[in-house]
Amino acid sequence: MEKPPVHSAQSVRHIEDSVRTDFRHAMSYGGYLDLDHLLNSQHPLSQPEHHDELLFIIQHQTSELWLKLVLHELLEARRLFDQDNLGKALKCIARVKAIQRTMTEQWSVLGTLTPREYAQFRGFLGSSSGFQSYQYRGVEFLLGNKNRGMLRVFESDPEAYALLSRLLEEPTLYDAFLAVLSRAGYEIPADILERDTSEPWTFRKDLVPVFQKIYESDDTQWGLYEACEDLVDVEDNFQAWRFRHLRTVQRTIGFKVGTGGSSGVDFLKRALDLTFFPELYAVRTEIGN
Ligand code: HEM
Ligand SMILES: N[C@@H](CC(=O)c1ccccc1NC=O)C(=O)O
Repeated sequence: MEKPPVHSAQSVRHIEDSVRTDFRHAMSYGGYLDLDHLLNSQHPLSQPEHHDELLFIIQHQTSELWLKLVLHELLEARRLFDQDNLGKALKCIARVKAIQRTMTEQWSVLGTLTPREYAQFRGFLGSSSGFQSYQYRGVEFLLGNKNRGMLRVFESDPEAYALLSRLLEEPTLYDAFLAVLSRAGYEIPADILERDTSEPWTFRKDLVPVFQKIYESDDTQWGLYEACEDLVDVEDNFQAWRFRHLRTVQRTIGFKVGTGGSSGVDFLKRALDLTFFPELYAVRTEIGN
């Protein structure tokens, strides 16, 4: 076949002769990514099908895919903390932070759904709700917002129940980090290191001086300081997502009760009072004193 001149101005790209086109016996893009499954997993329920339900489904499915990766990275970060491999753990956390930013920005896509459009297919969602996202709850557990009561929601889903029960019992990322500090010679009280990790974290005043030491020697303890700041970033990012969710919900359904049975906006507002690493915020009050 004749090749086009190198400096052609035409807007069709010549397909090189070497490009592979026969995938009967070779791995293809769609095969590797299992696109048959992925792209056939959107099942709008509205009758007649509402144009905007696909947006709603894809927004949730992409969020769940990102949450899968967040869990994967946070579990690896916790394992690396257990091995005192701070540098590699922070690399995982950097990835988590980037995903969180993407998830938060993604609200702008759903923001194009008008209240009227949503109302037109909301009834078809039945009692399903993001409240039942086990991966979201898993991330909350791993970061320290343990809540045994949440398990009940997953009683009819054995796999989700098993994952969440495990994450409820296991140490959080913060537990693992405090153990790193302890091994590095910082005075972490023994009852913290031996705490019942299925319980939610509660503020420990006696940890603040430990963090103050790290924050006031950020020139010599850069690695630990950076790790602390990364955890603060993760909490900030998480709260930013919660806030954008709340505001999207408010502008879409106002003060209607939620399909999951909660009061809606009011219930979501109370999640903004939750914190993962309270001592890392409290230490700020002490800086310079
Ligand atoms: C128009 C869009 C949305 C509306 C109106 C909405 C509404 C709500 C409401 C009212 C709740 C409270 C629980 C209930 O009673 O249902 C809730 C919880 C939740 N939603 Fe959404 N949501 C929307 C989009 C999303 C998206 C895209 C996600 C992404 C995965 C999501 C994830 C969650 C999660 C994780 C919770 C539990 C939050 C918590 O426990 O604090 N939502 N949502
Ligand atoms: N809770 C929402 C419904 C909702 O947003 C939703 C429904 C099914 C699957 C995921 C959802 N997303 C977040 O809650 C509502 O009350 O309108």
